[in-house]
Amino acid sequence: MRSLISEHARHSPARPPPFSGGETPSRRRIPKENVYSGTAPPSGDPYRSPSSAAKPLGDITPTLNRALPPRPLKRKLDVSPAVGPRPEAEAADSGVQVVVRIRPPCSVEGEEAPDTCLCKTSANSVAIQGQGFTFDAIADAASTQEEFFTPVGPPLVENCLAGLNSSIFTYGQTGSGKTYTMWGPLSATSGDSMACERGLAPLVFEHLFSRIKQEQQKHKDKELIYSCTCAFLDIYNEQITDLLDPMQKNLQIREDVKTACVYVESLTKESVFAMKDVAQLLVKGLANRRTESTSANADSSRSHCVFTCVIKSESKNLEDGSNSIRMSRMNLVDLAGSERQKLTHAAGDRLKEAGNINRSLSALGNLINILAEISQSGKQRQHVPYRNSKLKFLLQESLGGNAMLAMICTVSPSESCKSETLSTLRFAQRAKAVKNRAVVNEEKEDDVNALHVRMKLLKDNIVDAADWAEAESKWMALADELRAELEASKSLVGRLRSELESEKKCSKEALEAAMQAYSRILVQYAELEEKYILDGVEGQLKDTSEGPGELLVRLKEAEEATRIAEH
Ligand SMILES: Nc1ncnc2c1ncn2[C@@H]1O[C@H](COP(=O)(O)OP(=O)(O)OP(=O)(O)O)[C@@H](O)[C@H]1O
Repeated sequence: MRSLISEHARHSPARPPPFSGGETPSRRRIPKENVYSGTAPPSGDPYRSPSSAAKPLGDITPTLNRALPPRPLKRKLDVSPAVGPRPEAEAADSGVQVVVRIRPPCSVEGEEAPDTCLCKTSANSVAIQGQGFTFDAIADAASTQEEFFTPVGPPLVENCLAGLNSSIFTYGQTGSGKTYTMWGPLSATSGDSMACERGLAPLVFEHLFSRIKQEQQKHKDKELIYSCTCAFLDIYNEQITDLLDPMQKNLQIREDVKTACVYVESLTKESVFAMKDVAQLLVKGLANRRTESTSANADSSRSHCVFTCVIKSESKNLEDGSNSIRMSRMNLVDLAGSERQKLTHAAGDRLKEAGNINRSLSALGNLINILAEISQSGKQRQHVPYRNSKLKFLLQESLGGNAMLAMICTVSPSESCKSETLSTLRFAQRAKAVKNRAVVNEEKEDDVNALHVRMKLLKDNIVDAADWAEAESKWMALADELRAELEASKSLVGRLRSELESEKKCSKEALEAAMQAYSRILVQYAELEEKYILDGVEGQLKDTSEGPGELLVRLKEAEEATRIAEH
């Protein structure tokens, strides 16, 4: 039996890095390294997980705790390195791990003398109506919370510390034990009593803080810094409520366009440093979750509820003093239970709730079918429907994306729940076929520096572009002005040219007239010359009352007019 998310964890220890704010890495975040490999990391790796940390998921019954051999890696996934090639990066086998937990018979179903429909046939298989199902593990009705945690919780913690996003979902019919498995009774979480009944969540965080402490002690020289930030919400009738601040209702899911990270706007985020901080958040949030008494469960959860913890760590590289940052998101998702409305006799608000619950579970089932088909055929579908339900949209990273996923399917052994149990097992079977694409979310300082340099270049380009844009607009304005001036000049030139033309015409006519007059005068003058004998031309002509004197004056005038016209 392979551990839950565990091949990776067994070989890739917790590795801490710094926090840089808000959201977890998205599925499009560039993977720096994928820790899974069929071989162990080089010996002496200070981050190597203790071998005890991530045990294979074995038979959960107290008597048989056998480890099964690792599942073969069936398919390598595409991992493209962020900055520069990383030949050592290998894809993680991120198949969904499925564990079925059989709830003990309970009085609601009148099961004191249980008439069971379900039979555990081996550590990882069950049979119902002669039909067999095989999963990663089967926890029977005798398994305690601690026994259930041991194979499921530590691998989850190790993977988160190693920088892999990891999610656990509980799925099953109403009253089958999802809430019990995920949180346990509230009194157990608050530490009042029944510590042995604490569910996965408190046990996981107890383990997380103990592992963080261990790692920090073990790698003091690396100056490991961890930070954990939690949020808690529920989805009720397709509306998101902040369970840590229930006045915040109908919150919206947003997608960061740069990182493709999906987040809930205005959701309260609390830093946690120890188990007691988490316990407070769990108690507060669970008290705010909507529960109602139904015929199937006296304390039935009427909403899907999601507890998220972002774990970031920073460590120093002793050789070159550079830092590396790892970041992962842990989602603990307790789904509302499916119910047959005919059997539960739901009415009024309960009926509306049940309708919404069933609709969103059926949308989840359809998504799982599509993802299973993609994983099995290896063919990508053009459209995977994430946005038609809040649950799917919010948890898309966990469903077919960059996250390790474990699905805990709870079932009732009761004969009266046979058809729901069968339907849960079928869902579990399809979920088992889904492959996610988990990669370690890690950034090394070199990479960060390189990114800073790139960012600066881009910024400079943007500034240049902005300058250019400004200059361009100035140029455009200037060009417009010049164009207008040019137009004005053109029309002026046109006007002047036409004026010139007409003036020229006038001048030409005047010249011609003057020339004609001049020629005429010349002729007349020549005739006069012949008529009179001139002796001292000027005096003679002046003395003449009419004739040459007069003509001479006119001749001079004509000469002057000709000169002007020629110019
Ligand atoms: N493994 C278990 N051991 C002991 N008691 C259990 C176990 N599983 C469930 N129960 C009990 O069964 C009852 C129903 O369980 P629970 O509320 O967890 O069901 P659920 O699947 O969350 O239901 P719903 O979907 O209606 O919220 C509770 O009283 C719970 O304590």
